[in-house]
Amino acid sequence: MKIAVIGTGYVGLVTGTCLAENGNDVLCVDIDKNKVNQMKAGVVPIYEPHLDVLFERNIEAGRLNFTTDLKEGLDFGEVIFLALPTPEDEDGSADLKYVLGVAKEIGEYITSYKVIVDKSTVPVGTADLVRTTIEQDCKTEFDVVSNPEFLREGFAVDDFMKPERIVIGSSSERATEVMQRLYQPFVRSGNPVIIMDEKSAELTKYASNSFLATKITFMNEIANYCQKVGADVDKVRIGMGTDSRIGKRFLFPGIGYGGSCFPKDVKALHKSGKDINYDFKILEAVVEVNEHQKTILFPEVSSYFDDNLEGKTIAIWGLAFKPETDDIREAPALYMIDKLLEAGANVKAFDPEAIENVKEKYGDKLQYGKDMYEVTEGADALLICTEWSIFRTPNYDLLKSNLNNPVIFDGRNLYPTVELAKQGIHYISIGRQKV
Ligand SMILES: NC(=O)C1=CN([C@@H]2O[C@H](COP(=O)(O)OP(=O)(O)OC[C@H]3O[C@@H](n4cnc5c(N)ncnc54)[C@H](O)[C@@H]3O)[C@@H](O)[C@H]2O)C=CC1
Ligand SMILES: O=C(O)[C@H]1O[C@H](OP(=O)(O)OP(=O)(O)OC[C@H]2O[C@@H](n3ccc(=O)[nH]c3=O)[C@H](O)[C@@H]2O)[C@H](O)[C@@H](O)[C@@H]1O
Repeated sequence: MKIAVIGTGYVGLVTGTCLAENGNDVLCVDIDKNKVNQMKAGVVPIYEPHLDVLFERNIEAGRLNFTTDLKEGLDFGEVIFLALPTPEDEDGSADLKYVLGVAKEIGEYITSYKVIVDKSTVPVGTADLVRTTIEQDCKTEFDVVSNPEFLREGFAVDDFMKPERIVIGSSSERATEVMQRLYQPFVRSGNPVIIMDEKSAELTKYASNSFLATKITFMNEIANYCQKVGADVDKVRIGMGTDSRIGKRFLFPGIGYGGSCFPKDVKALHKSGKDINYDFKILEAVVEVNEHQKTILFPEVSSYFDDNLEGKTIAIWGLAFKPETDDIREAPALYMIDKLLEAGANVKAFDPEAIENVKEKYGDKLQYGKDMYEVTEGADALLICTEWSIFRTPNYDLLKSNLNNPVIFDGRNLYPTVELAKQGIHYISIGRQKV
């Protein structure tokens, strides 16, 4: 099939590349000229494991191409995927200006039947809005389908190639048939393609993300309570997670969820309820608790230094909002960096993939390390914000000789408290007793 993907971010580029990998001809369109030039030169503009191999292979095979020309993309594709940003607007709602802006142009340009697929995360009713926007200028037949994306950054290729489910919201038989044909190779393992109406599909996405954010937030509250009553959240987590109705995943407490989606999607669902006088009380609490969770570790760091961080050097391991990505959108590490700088501390930061993005934001306000131990040399404490695998089994002797004080503040509970006690390291983590 001939596919155009509009927007080549984490979702669009993975979608385009994986569709090409299954034999489709894909033209990716992006408004960002630099990005398109980079991709034309064979460079993947984001860090996403395994994407580079598929990317190169499909460019070489001539199935994956790039342009900045939207009209060229619309002429080319029978199916047009919209993988455009839907960032948080000032009032918490999803800003639809990118999606509706492109929809307007689609109406002006298309001259034959197209299936327009909304892959961006958009509020209930957006498929209708896209349809009416296109209709204003359109002289040909088209259908609008909602096809929310459930991939995770860091596992995006795997999630796209072997999805647990594909949700298609469509009221058109013709478009549904096209989408089923397109996705058939991705569900050969038997995972379902679930067909429903557009509104239900749109809400399935928000409900899924909000539920997962709620699950994490619930555990963060349990962790905070554990700390107060002397229980250990890791034990509680394992005890709970073995109940298959609860499940083991997404029960890991920390210093709050971040990323480009949970924070904005929970707020957007809450706001869309508010717009129709429905008060999502749970979601309001989730937002509030998560904001608080980001703040819980800083006072520990501060009080260790008698609330005087002026001139102290803090090493940070992990800057991305989670491991296996270079994405720092709403990363809890950024909150910690801001607070440390505000208190007059020097920050030496290391992350396996996200340093370039952090440099863009902070420039020379921070020092950056080439490896995880370099930043600990002469630092007064180590702070962990992201659970990259390489941090999991550190050389404790080297750490102790590098750090001025043997102290670790761990926002991700990487180490067994017993081990750290044995090592003689002062260790503060989340929902567990201090060592
Ligand atoms: N990042 C993720 O893991 C997931 C994101 N989503 C949703 O997918 C959507 C896209 O998210 P990301 O890929 O993370 O966004 P992104 O910000 O990484 O990428 C968006 C791309 O669209 C381009 N763009 C903006 N305006 C354009 C225009 N008029 N024409 C062509 N290109 C344009 C930008 O230059 C950028 O390359 C959002 O609605 C998000 O909520 C859904 C599932 C997972
Ligand atoms: O809509 C989206 O963008 C995507 O959002 C999330 O994916 P992602 O943001 O890439 O990452 P997650 O692995 O879900 O983690 C999100 C945040 O929650 C935190 N988290 C996750 C799991 C956990 O147990 N505890 C916890 O604090 C992570 O550290 C991270 O900050 C969802 O998992 C995807 O299904 C969805 O498609």
